Amino acid sequence: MASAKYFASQPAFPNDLQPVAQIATVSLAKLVARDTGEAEAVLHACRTLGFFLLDLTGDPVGESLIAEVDAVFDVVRQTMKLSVDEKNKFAQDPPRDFRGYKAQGIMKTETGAPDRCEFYNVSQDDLLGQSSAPRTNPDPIAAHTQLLRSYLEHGQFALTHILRALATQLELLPDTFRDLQAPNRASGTIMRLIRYAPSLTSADMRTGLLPHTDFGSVTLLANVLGGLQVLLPHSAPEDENSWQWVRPQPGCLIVNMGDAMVEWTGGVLRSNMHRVNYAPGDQRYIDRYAIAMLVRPYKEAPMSRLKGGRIPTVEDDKCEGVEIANDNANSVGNLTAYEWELTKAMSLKEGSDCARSRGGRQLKPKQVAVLC
Ligand SMILES: O=C(O)CCC(=O)C(=O)O
Ligand SMILES: [Fe+2]
Repeated sequence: MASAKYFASQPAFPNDLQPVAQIATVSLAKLVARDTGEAEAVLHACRTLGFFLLDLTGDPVGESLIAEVDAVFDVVRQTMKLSVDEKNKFAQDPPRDFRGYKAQGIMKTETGAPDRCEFYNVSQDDLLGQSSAPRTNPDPIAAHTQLLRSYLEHGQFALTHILRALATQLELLPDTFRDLQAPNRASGTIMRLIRYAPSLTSADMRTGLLPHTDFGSVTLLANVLGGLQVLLPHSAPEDENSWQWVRPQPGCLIVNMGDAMVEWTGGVLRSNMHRVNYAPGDQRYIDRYAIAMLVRPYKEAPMSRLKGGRIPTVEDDKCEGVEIANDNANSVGNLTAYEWELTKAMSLKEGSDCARSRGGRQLKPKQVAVLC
């Protein structure tokens, strides 16, 4: 997340806003030091809400990332200030190509109304120079390629430590999740630079980005203004009282699990529904910017459930009476990550694949065989 100085330059998140989500804070420095308690906290957060705050302070790479968040927010601002005609020259072309610009209003919200955000997707493969057909980007992005690459690499460093903590806690080989999303392999991983229109009148106070789960593996999100809301587990999205505001914190990223982590773990990890509402209090009168690093598996990665460790088996599903979509014999388990993402992305665009949070089931106890 951005620096404390950047936060101080923006209108404050209201202190009396309700309800605010209870979100665990995990320290990157402690994860790097392989602190077991911190690894347990990551697993707990990723099973219960599927969201946590990652405190970047006190770790040298984390500290660089904090400064880079401030700088990338400037790049987002410069990019979105370009004329509509200029931005549309770089329009994305889904499903052929998800890189590039999406204008405000193209996606639909839960009511069928047009969305209130514009964004620009920059691909990891392009930034790392490993695309066969790299995309041309508008000047503000092209001029800051080195900054964006560095941000991505530092984000991947943080992710490595999150993924290792999760794999170790689940008694899998430490690199299990890392290997499924190795940055040097072609993937749909993107940095999404987002601007939400201000809510100047009461007519503007509707959803900016529709309720959804992220269909990749993990998202690292930088916000300064509020507006992000998570759905309280075991609640219906139609119940407005179940949407809880996330309070961004200086020096912290917001991390959430995506659907791929649910598939691989047979429903142990949780991908929780979230949406972006208008920014609260006086924050609603200004542009809201966000940087979402949406990490996705490498293109040919299997979507089938992992075997071993504390990952429940199909027999466990039957024992527990749990219905899990991915039993490796059905359509999801047979897809590659890329095929799966294409289906998900198109239904998200139509506003039709945002039905529910997934995952968060009971964990097998550590190193104890479960008989039933
Ligand atoms: O803008 C935000 O705070 C959230 C963005 C988001 O959820 C996404 O891009 O998937
Ligand atoms: Fe999201």
